[in-house]
Amino acid sequence: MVQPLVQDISYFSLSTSDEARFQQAREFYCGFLQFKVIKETSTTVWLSHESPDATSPPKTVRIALDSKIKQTSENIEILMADLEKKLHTNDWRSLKLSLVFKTNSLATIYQRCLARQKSSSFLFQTRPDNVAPVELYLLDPLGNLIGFTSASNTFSSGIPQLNVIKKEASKAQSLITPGFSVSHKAFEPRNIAVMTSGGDAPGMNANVRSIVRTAIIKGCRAFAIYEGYEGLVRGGPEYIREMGWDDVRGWLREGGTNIGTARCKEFRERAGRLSAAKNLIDAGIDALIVCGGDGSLTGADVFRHDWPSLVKELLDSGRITEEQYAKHEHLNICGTVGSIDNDMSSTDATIGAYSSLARICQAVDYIDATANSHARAFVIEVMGRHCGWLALMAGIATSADYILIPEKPASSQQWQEQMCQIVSKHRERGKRKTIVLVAEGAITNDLVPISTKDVADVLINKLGLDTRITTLGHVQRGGTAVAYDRMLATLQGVEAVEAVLECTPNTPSPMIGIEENKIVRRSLVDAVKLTQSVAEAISEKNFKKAMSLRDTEFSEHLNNFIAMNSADHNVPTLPVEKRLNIAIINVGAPAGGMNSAIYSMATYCMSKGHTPYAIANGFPGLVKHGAIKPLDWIQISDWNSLGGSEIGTNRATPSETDLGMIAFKLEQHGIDGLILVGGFEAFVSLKELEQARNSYPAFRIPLVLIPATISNNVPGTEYSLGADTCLNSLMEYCDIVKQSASATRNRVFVVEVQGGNSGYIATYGQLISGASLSYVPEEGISLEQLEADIEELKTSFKNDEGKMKAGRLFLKSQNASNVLSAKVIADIVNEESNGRFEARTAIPGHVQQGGIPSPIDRTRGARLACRAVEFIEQHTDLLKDIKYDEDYCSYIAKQSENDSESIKATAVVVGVKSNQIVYRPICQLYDYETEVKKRMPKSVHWKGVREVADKLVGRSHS
Ligand SMILES: Nc1ncnc2c1ncn2[C@@H]1O[C@H](COP(=O)(O)OP(=O)(O)OP(=O)(O)O)[C@@H](O)[C@H]1O
Ligand SMILES: O=P(O)(O)OC[C@H]1O[C@](O)(CO)[C@@H](O)[C@@H]1O
Ligand SMILES: [Mg+2]
Repeated sequence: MVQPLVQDISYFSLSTSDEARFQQAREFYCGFLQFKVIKETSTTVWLSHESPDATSPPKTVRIALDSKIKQTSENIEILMADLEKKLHTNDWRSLKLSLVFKTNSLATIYQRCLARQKSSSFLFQTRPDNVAPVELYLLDPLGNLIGFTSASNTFSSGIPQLNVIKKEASKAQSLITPGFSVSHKAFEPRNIAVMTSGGDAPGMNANVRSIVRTAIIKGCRAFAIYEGYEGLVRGGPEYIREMGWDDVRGWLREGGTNIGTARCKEFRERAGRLSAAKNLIDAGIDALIVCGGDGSLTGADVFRHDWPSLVKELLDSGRITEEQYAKHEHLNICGTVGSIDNDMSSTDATIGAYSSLARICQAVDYIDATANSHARAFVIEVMGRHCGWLALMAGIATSADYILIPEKPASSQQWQEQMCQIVSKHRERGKRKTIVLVAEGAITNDLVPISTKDVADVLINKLGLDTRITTLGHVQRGGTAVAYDRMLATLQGVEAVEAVLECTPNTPSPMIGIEENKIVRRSLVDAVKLTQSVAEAISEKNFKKAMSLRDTEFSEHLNNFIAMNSADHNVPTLPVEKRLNIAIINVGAPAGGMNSAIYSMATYCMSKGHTPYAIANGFPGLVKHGAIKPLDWIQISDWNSLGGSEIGTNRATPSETDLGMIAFKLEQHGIDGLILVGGFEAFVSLKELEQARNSYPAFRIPLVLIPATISNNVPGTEYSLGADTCLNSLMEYCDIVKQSASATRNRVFVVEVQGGNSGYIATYGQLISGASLSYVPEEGISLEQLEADIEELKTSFKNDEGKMKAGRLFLKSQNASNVLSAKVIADIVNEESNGRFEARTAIPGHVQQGGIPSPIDRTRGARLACRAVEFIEQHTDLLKDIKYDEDYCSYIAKQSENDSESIKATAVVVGVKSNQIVYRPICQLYDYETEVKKRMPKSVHWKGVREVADKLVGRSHS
């Protein structure tokens, strides 16, 4: 037995037989104190402790390695001084201890100790003044007691038997944190591997980062398989590597995939998959997460299907042992969908698709300028393989003149005629430029590919246009991921790890997807089948079926595009008696996507035969200047790519302006429906207009609010236009600031974030920039938390020793605290740092409103605007039945309680809720779901994201 450093210290040891268990342990108890691994990097493990019970805590605890280890190990260090200081200066109840082991994992500490001591024990020492009898427990990541050993010492002797463990465990249970259970279930170790496969996609790195860190947080070991299936087929330590916390530091903002990807022929063959299975088993991997496109996930599904026969073959040929066979009989596999093509069924978006869309829109916006200057036509080829999603969404976002996609093929003659007709009409109306987007998979209805040259030839020969071809190529796949992809990749990574941990041999393999705004688990087998059936339907020329198999959002976008594209020159689709006068107004601060909503509303109206009116400069504009007039097609034709509000916006609500005058103006122009686009002021305006229906019949028209505010605080929706543009601006700003902080080393920036009383932007800003924390109005800033955060900052800078290129960011919502401004926080940090590091402030201010709106805001603006028009069409007649008396509100409330389908509410917020587009009555929202004074919904959907954002940067709460 190794002699303890100090003679009067009690000590405990683990025997070698416990090594496997110890490797999995992420929590341990010493004298009934609970320590948790809160963060792990390749060089450091952070353990934290909170006193579980104020009545029986030991007063002090000291954990040390023995002198031999201390002297010989250059990497092992325990911050004893820090620990002691805290123990003596803090109240137990709020005490949080941090022990820092400078090594890459607990398991490594253990192994090193064994190697150095040439002994079979690992020593923890505690001071004898602990009041509780000192024992050491190891718990697995799920909280099960998996091991306990002690060598002879003052309090116990011999290796305790299981019954002792059980006894101590139940004793421990009564003392430890409520809700933390100690059971005796068999522990199932998890070594989780992640790989990226197929074409790289922006956001893959964020996905890997999230998977690696979540696995570590959950107490698992994380591995990366380099070079996709190629690495799996080749195997060995070169391709299958354990990943630590710091190995994925800074990956959020990096494009491509840092663990490599490949298109691997061998994996398509059984022999390749057999090697892959052997390599996985040899590396001890028991769960595999594949981030890739439809091909990669098809491969994953084939692998899952073949697995039982593969392992059997390996066993029969003696390539694996019985023990390995028993352990790896089932393959635990999960897919996260990473591909720019967005061609996988069962998910609305694949990781990378929106980044690629952003690249495409940016390129088309640039080309617009030169096309306009020369009055030229441009034929632009975009990627997407056999899927037209990128071309379609880019078509909507840039208001392209024509698109060719595989899902809606026509005969060669039809598409040529249709394109020429539309393009020449656009030219007749005064448009100087022509943009045609061609999906690389575009085909005729005879499955003959349509090339950009074919298209250009038609424009030149039939219309005589000066035409150029641009193939965007791999530019579309490069660069950093947009905010949405970072968010999607991160949240899906967390979900994937949770899914594999919850999987049993009988659970179908999951694929992680997103529906509208909700991360969902779907069956991998079904998703693959559905995806394959799209390709089959296309090859059978059954295009209707192919379209029906794409998600519903796809066909909705396509129908909208077709309608908007034929605006103002095709014969309107509605009979004269059904045509309406529909007005649109911006209320509140500008937000990205407002102009797209107007463009889309107007063109959609025109295609139907309605007359779209714009009210300029909000309600005051209407009242003071009578600023309401029909929208003109050529005037709005390039509004999609413009930020701000082209028609002008104003914060004043109707009651602050002049209700009577507003009613008069609407009546004067015979307005049949009004669309408000804006944030909380627009929400209040909607309520005021509805309430005023009793007095003013002019407001007895359908009223729809499209939420648009960077704060994303409109009740009734999880998403407001402008929030995505804002997040992207903030993200770019944070990336730059973080880069500066990293280069300077030892620097933290306190970034002040907008958002009113909503912490949405700050929270998602933290998630996508990897900021150390975010302070939000919903939580405020307690001095205790600030102190804890500064302590963590000190520790992390100390451990970095200037080596890591880690810039630190604190994000502070402007309204999180009036007293603790960004400047004050920075000053406190500077004061506390004792010159070891420094803090600066960075205030992006109105830059956060963004310049050019993001494609998400443009396309969502389009979708919500079309939905708003449809709502007005469907509800004009309903208004006749409604009695405008005082009970109107309870009438609506009753209606919606009883039967949401037949709600007769005609003043609504159109928004995204969970996984669908919903129309929520203002009356109900305002009265029951809003904290009006705070200008906030009573509950927010993104609370859970705060925890994820904190966890993934290793932040703990005081
Ligand atoms: N049917 C299959 N059986 C086994 N492996 C497959 C199968 N289909 C694809 N794979 C594997 O997945 C890899 C990637 O597939 P693919 O090249 O189609 O890219 P992807 O994952 O669809 O991504 P992207 O389309 O975004 O480039 C292939 O190179 C192959 O190794
Ligand atoms: O980069 P590669 O191997 O040439 O593949 C290009 C293909 O990959 C993708 O970028 C992603 O699947 C497709 O859009 C494109 O057809
Ligand atoms: Mg693919």
